[in-house]
Amino acid sequence: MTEAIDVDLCVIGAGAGGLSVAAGASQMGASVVLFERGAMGGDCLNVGCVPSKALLAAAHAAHGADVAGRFGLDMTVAPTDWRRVREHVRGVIAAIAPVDSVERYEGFGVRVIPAHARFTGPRTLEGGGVTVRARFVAIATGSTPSVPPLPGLDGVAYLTNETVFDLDERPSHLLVLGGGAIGCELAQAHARLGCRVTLVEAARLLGPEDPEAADVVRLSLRRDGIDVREGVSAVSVGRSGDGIALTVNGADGAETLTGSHLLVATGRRVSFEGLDLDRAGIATDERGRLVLDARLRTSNRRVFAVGDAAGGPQFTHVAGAHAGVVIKNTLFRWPARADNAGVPRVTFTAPELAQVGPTEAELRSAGTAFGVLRWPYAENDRAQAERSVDGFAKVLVAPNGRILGATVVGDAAGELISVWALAIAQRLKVGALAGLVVPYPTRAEIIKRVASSWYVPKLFGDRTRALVRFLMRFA
Ligand SMILES: Cc1cc2nc3c(=O)[nH]c(=O)nc-3n(C[C@H](O)[C@H](O)[C@H](O)COP(=O)(O)OP(=O)(O)OC[C@H]3O[C@@H](n4cnc5c(N)ncnc54)[C@H](O)[C@@H]3O)c2cc1C
Ligand SMILES: NC(=O)c1ccc[n+]([C@@H]2O[C@H](COP(=O)([O-])OP(=O)(O)OC[C@H]3O[C@@H](n4cnc5c(N)ncnc54)[C@H](O)[C@@H]3O)[C@@H](O)[C@H]2O)c1
Repeated sequence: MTEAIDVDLCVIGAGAGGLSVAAGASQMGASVVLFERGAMGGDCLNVGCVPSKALLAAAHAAHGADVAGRFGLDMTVAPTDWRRVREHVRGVIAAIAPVDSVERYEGFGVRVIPAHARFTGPRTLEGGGVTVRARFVAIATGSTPSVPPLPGLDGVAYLTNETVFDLDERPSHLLVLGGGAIGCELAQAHARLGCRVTLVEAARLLGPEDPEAADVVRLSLRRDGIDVREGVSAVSVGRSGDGIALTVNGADGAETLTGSHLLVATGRRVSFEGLDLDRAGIATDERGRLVLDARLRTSNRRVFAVGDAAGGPQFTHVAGAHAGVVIKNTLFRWPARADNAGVPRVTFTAPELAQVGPTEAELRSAGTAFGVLRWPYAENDRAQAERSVDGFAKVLVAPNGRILGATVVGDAAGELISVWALAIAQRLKVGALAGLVVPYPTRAEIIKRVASSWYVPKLFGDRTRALVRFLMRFA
């Protein structure tokens, strides 16, 4: 016999989005049921952000030995013991997992049901032998790798982010299909850990990013020995001995690349298969995405969507922000709206590439009036001391001084970008950042220096010089 329960909120999916909704709502007094058919923590913890950043940390440590000569040191790293690196990655996941665990959520009073959920009516769901009637529902079912329909692909054991972190052995030659965030991060991680890597990108590396910033990342990937092929499309896949043959087509014609492994990193898609959305009267568009309003409500006003399932930017911090919108709308009847305008993003290559607000190209194509402020890492003393001077900050400023957007590429760009995110969210003008006193020597000085450059033409111009000369007469 199925158990039937009534709750305030039913959450489908225990990834970054679903967990944030469940944790917030339950601690604020709502009764919450959380369905998860796989691992608690979803993609970010298990097969996404966390393992990729852990692998990159190992890769950057190995790279440290490669560049030790810059510091007058000689260091060598023994060939990578892949299983030990894999254990490191698993160890990082295990260290974070308790935060996302069933036990912790049960501690909040959440009923966690380890099963696939599906709608049976506008406000009812079932899964794991439990029927749930909920006042509100949050769909937080995430996304999965979007694998292109390449002839021959199904005949080979290709990798995605769901399998690449589980390899027993170091790939001798990794072919990476796709030069977005996943492709670039994982290409560099593997290259720095001693794999030969070829990266194939149909368009341009990190396409939506500022091209000048992407150039800095491209150069770094090439310095790491990655064979970066852009403007090259995959045509078919086949076997080649023990390995994989990837046939590509570009300006120079067709070519077959062979490698030991193939990682497919060509984007992610949302799918609501098996959720029976029609039973709840939830509409999707022609591409199968949920039709949502600004409050993240589906066409069934009691059902919301958060995170990747919402069909917008795919980031853990966006999923977290969505959770806040849903909690306000459901628990407090506060018509909060999701706003992606000031959401920062970071690609965690070395150097990191971070963006908040529109890029220079986006502002130009929108016809917005703006000026560009720049500051190179090479003029930052900390970057010089650490011999890591590749990169720059570029800040886009309205004629009245308001900060519209910022691009940073370089070490710790992901840390620096939050200051500009705050500036944009609070509609600050450059003066607010130019006036900051920041500790020396830190990369944060770049924030102050680039903002101060707004005033340079005025401050060090003829009028100021004339004024100072005049005032000095009376001093
Ligand atoms: C390799 C990689 C690296 C990434 N790195 C970063 C990064 O550095 N920074 C960043 O911000 N973002 C990163 N992302 C993106 C980030 O992982 C996602 O945006 C984030 O995980 C989305 O969270 P979510 O809760 O929407 O979905 P998910 O984490 O995918 O969680 C959805 C959950 O729902 C469950 N589910 C689905 N359907 C049902 C059902 N019917 N019943 C029950 N359960 C169901 C799934 O099992 C899953 O656990 C990365 C992604 C990848 C793939
Ligand atoms: N640091 C981070 O925050 C981070 C890291 C990884 C992933 N993510 C999230 O995950 C999402 C998915 O990442 P992704 O890198 O898979 O997707 P993506 O959409 O960013 O990049 C996919 C790339 O693959 C290329 N491509 C598609 N089909 C191809 C083909 N047949 N041949 C060659 N190239 C092809 C595209 O031109 C594109 O550049 C990202 O949008 C991002 O939101 C975030």
